[in-house]
Amino acid sequence: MPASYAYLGPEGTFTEVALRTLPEAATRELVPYVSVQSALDAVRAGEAEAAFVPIENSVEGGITTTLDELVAGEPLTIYREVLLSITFALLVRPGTKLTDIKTVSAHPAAQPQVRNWLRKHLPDAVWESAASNADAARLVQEGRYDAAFAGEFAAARYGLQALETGIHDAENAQTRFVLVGRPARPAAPTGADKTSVVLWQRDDHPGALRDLLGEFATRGINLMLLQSRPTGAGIGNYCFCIDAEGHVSDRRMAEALMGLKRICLQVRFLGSYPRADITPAEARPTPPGTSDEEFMAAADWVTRCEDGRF
Ligand SMILES: O=C(O)C(=O)Cc1ccccc1
Repeated sequence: MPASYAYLGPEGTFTEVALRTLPEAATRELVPYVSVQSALDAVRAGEAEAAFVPIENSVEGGITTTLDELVAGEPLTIYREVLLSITFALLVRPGTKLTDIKTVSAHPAAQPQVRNWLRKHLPDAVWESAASNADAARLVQEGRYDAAFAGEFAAARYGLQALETGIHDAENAQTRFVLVGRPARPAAPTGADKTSVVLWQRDDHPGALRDLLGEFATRGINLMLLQSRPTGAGIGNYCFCIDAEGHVSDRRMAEALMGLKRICLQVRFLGSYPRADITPAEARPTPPGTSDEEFMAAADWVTRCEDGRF
């Protein structure tokens, strides 16, 4: 198994900064790829042990390229997640003034995070999407665009200057990144875990989504992300990406997944992994009636009923 992690590059992305916070990254070769797709394909092809990519931000929600890759194609599993607070710097070639800027570039997920700043300071600048924020910085260095929104740390790497720093429309904007690998046994539960799944409903009927969500609700499972993605089969056809609190080895989660498996057309398990937002000590208490012990005692009781020992 190659000891390398692929990540959304080039060097100097927020993705790289987030990846370096994982202790296991210190023992791996970190290899930049030009896109989320190519980083994930490197894992599928066996070129990399895992890939590290952005998946969600607190301003705009899911990063659709990543979600769509996990929804379709050869199955992959989320091993870990990292949260990173994001503020942008406006990077320019040395000497550029604000009034010189006609084109600005960044990853599409950056745009909703700097929209108001742009409207106020550069209302006439043309937005050009780049494969990542660091790629935008590289394109500014090459002279293709006048300015890039990227991490301030990317300036030195690309010979640029930060004309402005601390740019963010929303306070405390965070981006969530995931380490994704080939399907493998999930890490043991920590007491503060998350389970990600994709659900395809069997048929269209009133309350279809409520039926899916009910499998979690009746077992006391809190949801952390619900994002619909088009299946590609026409207007109105969606699958649902869901993050739920808990681990597949928790009885209530296992039972919820069994319920979904029975009523859905398809369920794709994307992994159970430790939550980055809280520690196990901060995890919400298990709602009454949904602990492993209570599920097991109930199963025991049914067995005794079947045996006539109630
Ligand atoms: O990692 C990067 O630099 C990216 O381009 C992805 C991204 C986009 C917006 C905010 C954080 C990360």
